[in-house]
Amino acid sequence: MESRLKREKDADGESVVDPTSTVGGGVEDVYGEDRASEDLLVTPWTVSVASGYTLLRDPHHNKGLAFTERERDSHYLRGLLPPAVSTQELQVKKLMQSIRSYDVPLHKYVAMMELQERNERLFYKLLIDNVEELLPVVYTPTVGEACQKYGSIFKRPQGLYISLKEKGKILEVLKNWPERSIQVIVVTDGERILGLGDLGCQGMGIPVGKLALYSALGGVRPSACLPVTIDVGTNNQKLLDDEFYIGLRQKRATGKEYYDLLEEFMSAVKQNYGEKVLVQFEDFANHNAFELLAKYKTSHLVFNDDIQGTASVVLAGLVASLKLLGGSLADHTFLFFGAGEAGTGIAELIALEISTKTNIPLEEARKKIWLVDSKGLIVSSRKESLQHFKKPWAHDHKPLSTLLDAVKVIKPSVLIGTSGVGKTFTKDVVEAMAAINERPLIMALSNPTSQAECTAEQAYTWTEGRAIFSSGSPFDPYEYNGKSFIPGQANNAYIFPGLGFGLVISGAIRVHDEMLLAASEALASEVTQEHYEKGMIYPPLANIRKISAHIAANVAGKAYELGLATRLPRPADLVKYAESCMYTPIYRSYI
Ligand SMILES: O=C([O-])CC(=O)C(=O)O
Ligand SMILES: [Mg+2]
Repeated sequence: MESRLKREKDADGESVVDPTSTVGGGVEDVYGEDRASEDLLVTPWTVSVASGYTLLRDPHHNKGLAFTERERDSHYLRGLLPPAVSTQELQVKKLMQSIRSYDVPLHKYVAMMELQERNERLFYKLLIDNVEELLPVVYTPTVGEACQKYGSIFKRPQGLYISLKEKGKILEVLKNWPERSIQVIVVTDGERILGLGDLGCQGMGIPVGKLALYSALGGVRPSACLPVTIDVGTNNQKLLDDEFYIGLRQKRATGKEYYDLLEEFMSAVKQNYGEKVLVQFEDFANHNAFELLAKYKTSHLVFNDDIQGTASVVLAGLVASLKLLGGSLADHTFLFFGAGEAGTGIAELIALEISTKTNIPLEEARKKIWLVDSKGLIVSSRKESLQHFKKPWAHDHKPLSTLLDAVKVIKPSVLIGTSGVGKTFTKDVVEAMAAINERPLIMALSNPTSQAECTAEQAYTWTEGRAIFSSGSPFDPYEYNGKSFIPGQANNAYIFPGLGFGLVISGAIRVHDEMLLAASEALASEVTQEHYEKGMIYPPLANIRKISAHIAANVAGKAYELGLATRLPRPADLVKYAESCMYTPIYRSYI
């Protein structure tokens, strides 16, 4: 048996091998090349690969039928596999055929999750090579349904569960996770999963899905990703009454009890992984999301995807749309339906961009932006009863109680839905937009598809094909009057993988708003003339890895400029550097 294995590109970091697993052979060393980020470059590294039966059951190293004859000999695999030897490409072809044979999206999702647990590299190869087809399977909209049914579809838990039971022991719990070198954590408390509300502990599907995208779209090594769900209970009575519910069976803890647990988690994370680990807050309810971000953004490397990631992707679409609409951002009027994390986050980033580009004071720039919440247009006469994050948007105006009234009176050129409530861009509303604007820009951002404010078909037909339409969840191209319209997917999936990767490769220690602007700019610059001609304001997702490398480079560049990067010296060509650091799922040779 050979004990030294070939040096490889795209090394995958340490892997913990069960020392008792001696079935069919021993444990071997694999040597790898330079690893992605600075902290991983410090020491030469080795990975251990088990042999025989254990190797086939290790998802990080299993290759299934793609083990070569020589590998089968040297790794005690003879007889454990059928005789045929496959290539990774043939495996991809076979699995895509099998996934396409399922009619029910959730069955496709389960097939993908089972593949991830069986053969990680094949899972990522499939996802990367078929990103437009498989994103709706592992991500919105299907991941929403998967979370709703999480308890019954999972045989093996994924990610790390930290509940109130672990209070006082969170550091120990982190040490139970098999990987030690973590670069990105996505954490939720499950209280606002997409637009589906409180799904408690079953929200775990979201951090798992987001991190799969970190590796497939952004290039962060899978073993450096940690999905976390904080379980402080749920206020979803249906779940509490369900005998199979997998989470804590109690109402949500709030106030000090909640914030103490989050504080313990955040300090344990820093203590265990250092200050360069990125924590992405995901799908927290409004009442905690803003406060957690404000509390930790000055002491930890954190961002909130729903506030900041969504803002960055929408801003990119708006900047790109100016090529179709003309004028500058400051020439437009923006109306939001929904004044939570996404609505106010996007609004603030638009105002910041206008103010940065034109020297208009931020306060003035905000006046171009109006928000409607469940009580109607947010106006200054309502100021006292407003939550703090809505206050900057309370302009002087008479109260208007409906969205339709607001559209007719405010006359926006851009209408953005971030309410989490489906079907709220009614025919009247969309027609009112079309009456005011030659090319109304309509974004129906709420997820999953069931919560979209309107469909692509509605946006195009109700505006007689004049709308520029984007949505949070994907819609198919739509044919209207013999013309094909391609809706954009204004989803933070365009941004967070590249943003996070840029932070990781520069060794950034804080997230700054200017990095979000840099990410937006990079994304908007990927929209070409050819896309504009098709009415597109986002580039195709098929090119997302190249796009992510550009976003990462722009974000890293900003981190260096702001003195927030610790990976020194700064690489001369950041795009090349980002590309060279990206995880690729090509099989490694074990000979
Ligand atoms: O997960 C998505 O598709 C986008 C997102 O962050 C949300 O809707 O909360
Ligand atoms: Mg989210």
